[in-house]
Amino acid sequence: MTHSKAVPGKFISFEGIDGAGKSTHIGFVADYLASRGKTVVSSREPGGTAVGEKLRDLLLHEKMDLETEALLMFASRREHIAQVIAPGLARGDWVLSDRFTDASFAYQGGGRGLDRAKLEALENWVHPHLQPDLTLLFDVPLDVARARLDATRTLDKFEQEQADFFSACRKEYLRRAAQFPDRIVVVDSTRSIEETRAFLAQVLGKLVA
Ligand SMILES: Nc1ncnc2c1ncn2[C@@H]1O[C@H](COP(=O)(O)OP(=O)(O)O)[C@@H](O)[C@H]1O
Ligand SMILES: Cc1cn([C@H]2C[C@H](O)[C@@H](COP(=O)(O)OP(=O)(O)O)O2)c(=O)[nH]c1=O
Repeated sequence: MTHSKAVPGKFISFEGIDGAGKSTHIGFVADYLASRGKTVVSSREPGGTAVGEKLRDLLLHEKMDLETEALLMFASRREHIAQVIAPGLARGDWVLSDRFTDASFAYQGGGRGLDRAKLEALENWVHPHLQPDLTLLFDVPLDVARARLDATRTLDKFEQEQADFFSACRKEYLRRAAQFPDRIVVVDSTRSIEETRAFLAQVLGKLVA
C-alpha cells in the first residue's frame, strides 16, 4: 500500500517497548502466513544483515553519542532494506521485521530526546517511499514489561534504562499510532498469549484476504 512502486510482497514491522511481547508473537505470525501459502522472511533491526549484526553488537553494548546511535540505527536499516527488505518484497515475499523506523522515533526520539526533525530527515534519506504495510505495536504498561524482562534475561544497554525512559518511548509509540492509524495497529499485550494470537489472526486475516 505504501510503497512508491507497486511491489508484490508485503512488509510487516513489530514494535513495542522491551518486554512487551513482540518477539514472542513473530513466530506465530510467520506460521500463520506460511499456512496460507505465503513465503515469509523474518528479520530484525538493528541487524538482519552481516553488517547490520555487527552494528547491532555495537549499538546494544557500547555507550555512544546520541546522534551516533541514531545514525548507526539508520545505517543498519539502509543495509537491511538493500539486502533483505527490498529484494524480498520484489520477489513477492512477506517480510517480517522485529522493529523498524518507529523504534528510532520511540527510543532515540522519545526516550533519548533527539529532535524529531533529525529523525524525519534520516527517514527521508534512507527510505523516502518505503513504509510497512502493517505495524503491530505491542503495548503494555511499564511494570508489566519490566516484570517480563526481569523474569527472562540478561539486560542489554537499552533494557537497563530507567522507567522514565520507557515511559517516553511508549508515549512516542502511541503518539505515532494515533498519527498513522491506517498503518499501526495497537495490540493490547496485557492479554494472554492465546488471546493475543486470536487478535493477530483477525488483523492478518484482513491483510491476507
Ligand atoms: N501475553 C503475554 N503474557 C505473558 N507473558 C508474555 C506475554 N507475551 C510475552 N510474554 C513473555 O514475556 C517475556 C518477554 O517477551 P518478548 O516477546 O521477548 O518481548 P519483546 O520482544 O517485546 O522484548 C517472554 O518471557 C515471554 O514469554
Ligand atoms: C531498531 C531500533 C532498535 N532500538 C533498540 C530497542 C531495543 O532495546 C534494542 C534491540 O531491540 P530488540 O531486538 O527488541 O531486542 P531484544 O532482542 O533484546 O528483544 O534496540 C533503538 O533504540 N532504535 C532503533 O531504531
